[in-house]
Amino acid sequence: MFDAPQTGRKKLLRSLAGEAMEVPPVWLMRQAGRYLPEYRATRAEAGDFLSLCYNSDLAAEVTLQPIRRYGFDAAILFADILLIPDALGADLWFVTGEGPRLSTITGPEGLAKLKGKDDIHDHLAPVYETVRILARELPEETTLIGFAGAPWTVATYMIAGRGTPDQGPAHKLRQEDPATFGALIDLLTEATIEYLDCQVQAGAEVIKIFDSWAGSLKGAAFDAFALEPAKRITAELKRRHPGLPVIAFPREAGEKYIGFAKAVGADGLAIDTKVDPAWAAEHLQPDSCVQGNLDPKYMVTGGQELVDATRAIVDALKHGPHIFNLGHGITPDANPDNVHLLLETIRG
Ligand SMILES: Cc1c2[nH]c(c1CCC(=O)O)Cc1[nH]c(c(CCC(=O)O)c1C)Cc1[nH]c(c(CCC(=O)O)c1C)Cc1[nH]c(c(C)c1CCC(=O)O)C2
Repeated sequence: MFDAPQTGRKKLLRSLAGEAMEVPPVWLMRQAGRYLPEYRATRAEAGDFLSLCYNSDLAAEVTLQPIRRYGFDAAILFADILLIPDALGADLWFVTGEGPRLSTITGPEGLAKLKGKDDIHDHLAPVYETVRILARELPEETTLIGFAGAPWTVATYMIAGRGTPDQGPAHKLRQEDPATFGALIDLLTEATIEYLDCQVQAGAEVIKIFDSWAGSLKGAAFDAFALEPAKRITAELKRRHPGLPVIAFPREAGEKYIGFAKAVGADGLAIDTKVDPAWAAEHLQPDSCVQGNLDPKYMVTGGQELVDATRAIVDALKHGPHIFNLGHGITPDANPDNVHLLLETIRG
C-alpha cells in the first residue's frame, strides 16, 4: 500500500496499486445508460437491450460514448451480469419497465438442464469481440474494466426467474436443497472464471465482480456464498494473469466489508451509499483501494448539494487510495449536465 507515485501509468491502475492521489480517478457505474441521449439512440438502433449487448460494434459504441462526452478515467465493458445464465441456457429476456425474466431453478432438474462451464464461449464470443474493439479504440489514458456478476447475485435471478426484493426464493433453495444450491454456485463460480479469463485475454485490464445482493447473506452464509466464491474467482484469475487488479463489490455488506478485500485478495473494494466514507477510510483503506460512494440521487438533483457531497467523499478518502464512483448505478432520470458539475468538483 501507499507506493511511490508511478507517473505515466494509467490513473486508475495507480490507485489500485495503492497510490493516494490529490485528484482521484473517476468513473460511474452505468455511465453508459439511458440518461444519455446518444445511448437511447444506439439502443433504438440495436432494437432491444440484449441485442445491444450481443452487437459488438454497438456495444463498443455505447461504452465509448461517456468517455467521449466526459473523459472518465475508466470505461466499463457494456454487457450485463445475466449474460452468463443466458450462455448457460437459462432463457433470458427483459420486460420493458420491469426488468429481467429467466427460466427458474427450483431443484436438481432445473440445474441439470444447464450447460457446462466450458460450453459458454460460442454464446459469449460477441462480448469478447466488444472487449477487443475497446482495447483498440479507447484513449491510452483510459482503463478498460471487464466484469461479471458474483455467483450469489446471479443465482438469485436464476432461481427466482426475476429480480426479487428480498432474494427469498434463493434463500429458500439454499436452506431446503443445499446440494442443488451449492452445485449452482460452483457452476457459476467456474463459468465466471472462464468468462472473465476470456475478457482479460481480449484486453480487459481490471476485473470487477458485482455482488449486488451480498447484503442479504448474513454470518456464515455470507462467508460461504459471497466471500468464498469471490476468493476462488480472484485467486484463479490472478494465477492465470499475475498482477491483474480485481475490484470486489459486496454491496450492502455492512460490517462484513471489514477484511473482505484482504480475505478475497482483491485490490479494490467498491462501497455502497450506506457506508460512511470516514469509516471506510479507517477500516477499509488500510487493506485496499476504496471505490465509491456518492448517492446517485445527486446526479438527478445536482446543485450545491452535489458539490458538497462530492467534496466530503474526496476529503474523507484522500489520504489513501481512492477511485471516485457512485454507490450504485446512475439512474435514467439523471441530468447529463450534473456529470460535468461532478467532474469539475473533483478535478477542478
Ligand atoms: C443486478 C444487475 C443487473 N445488471 C447488473 C447488475 C449488478 C449491478 C446493479 O445492482 O445494478 C450490472 C450491469 N448492468 C449493466 C452493466 C454495464 C456496465 C455499467 O455501465 O456499469 C453492468 C455492470 C448494463 C445495464 N443493464 C441493464 C441496463 C438498462 C437497459 C436499458 O433499458 O437500456 C443497463 C444499461 C438492465 C438490467 N440488468 C439487470 C437488471 C435488474 C436490469 C433492469 C433494471 C434497469 O432497467 O435498470 C441485472
